[in-house]
Amino acid sequence: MSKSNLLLSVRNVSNFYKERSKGIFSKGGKTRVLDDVSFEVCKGEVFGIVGESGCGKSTLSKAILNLINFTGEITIDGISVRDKKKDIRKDIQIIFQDPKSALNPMKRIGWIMEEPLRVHKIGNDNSRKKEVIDMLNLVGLDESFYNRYPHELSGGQQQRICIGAALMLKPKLLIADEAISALDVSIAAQIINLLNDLNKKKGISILFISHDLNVVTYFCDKIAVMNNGRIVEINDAENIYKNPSQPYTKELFSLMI
Ligand SMILES: Nc1ncnc2c1ncn2[C@@H]1O[C@H](COP(=O)(O)OP(=O)(O)OP(=O)(O)O)[C@@H](O)[C@H]1O
Repeated sequence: MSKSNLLLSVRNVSNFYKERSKGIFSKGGKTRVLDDVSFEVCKGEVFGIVGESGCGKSTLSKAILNLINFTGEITIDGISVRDKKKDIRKDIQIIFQDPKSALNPMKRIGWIMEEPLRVHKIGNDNSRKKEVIDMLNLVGLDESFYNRYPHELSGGQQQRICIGAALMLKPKLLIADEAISALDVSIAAQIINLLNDLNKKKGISILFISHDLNVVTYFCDKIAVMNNGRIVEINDAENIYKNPSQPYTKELFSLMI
């Protein structure tokens, strides 16, 4: 991969958490959650991370957002995520499994989506409103949603709002952490189509984290398979589907049928 095409680089990343001590005379040990994880995501790519519950997927996304301590190095567009001088927090945005709990129930949708712009002092009241309405259209909702409250929306509409709010600051990378797991199958398919459109038409790079190998092989260009905090296999979606090289990947595929 040429340097100019490289967006996210994760190199030799490990993370530990301290076990609770079992008594006043015993020290708690350390448990490894991420074990020497390395991979790269290109600009414009949809990169999937797949693995069973507890394998370390969410811990990995927290490390990329620099929310936890880790060893190794993570860069976005060549800049370390630990670099406090560069305003890189807005370059990586995340959407989660449960859109409802991500939206402030006391605020209207317009207020919620304008918030990132206000925090970063971008534009004025009028320009912010216009940007939000454009974003509502981009995520497949109309202007009428601007004045609604989150509880007045369906789960799928709430997830569209979360995606729109995450994109307000034009991030370089969108992390979707189990973003469709809580949705009905048909609504989940609509959200995948929306993410696919955003990637194909707007070039938004996506790190798609899921336990569902079926969805990941359908949607992603490249896939990393995780097991027990390690990446056991990385390949193009098509190759991994047709010819998984690791026993663990084969096992995951066999569970899909
Ligand atoms: N600070 C912590 N204290 C105790 N256990 C932790 C801590 N951080 C992570 N773990 C453990 O590390 C493992 C990985 O957690 P993580 O949330 O990254 O998994 P995951 O693959 O995202 O799972 P899921 O899909 O169920 O969310 C789990 O077994 C979790 O209980």
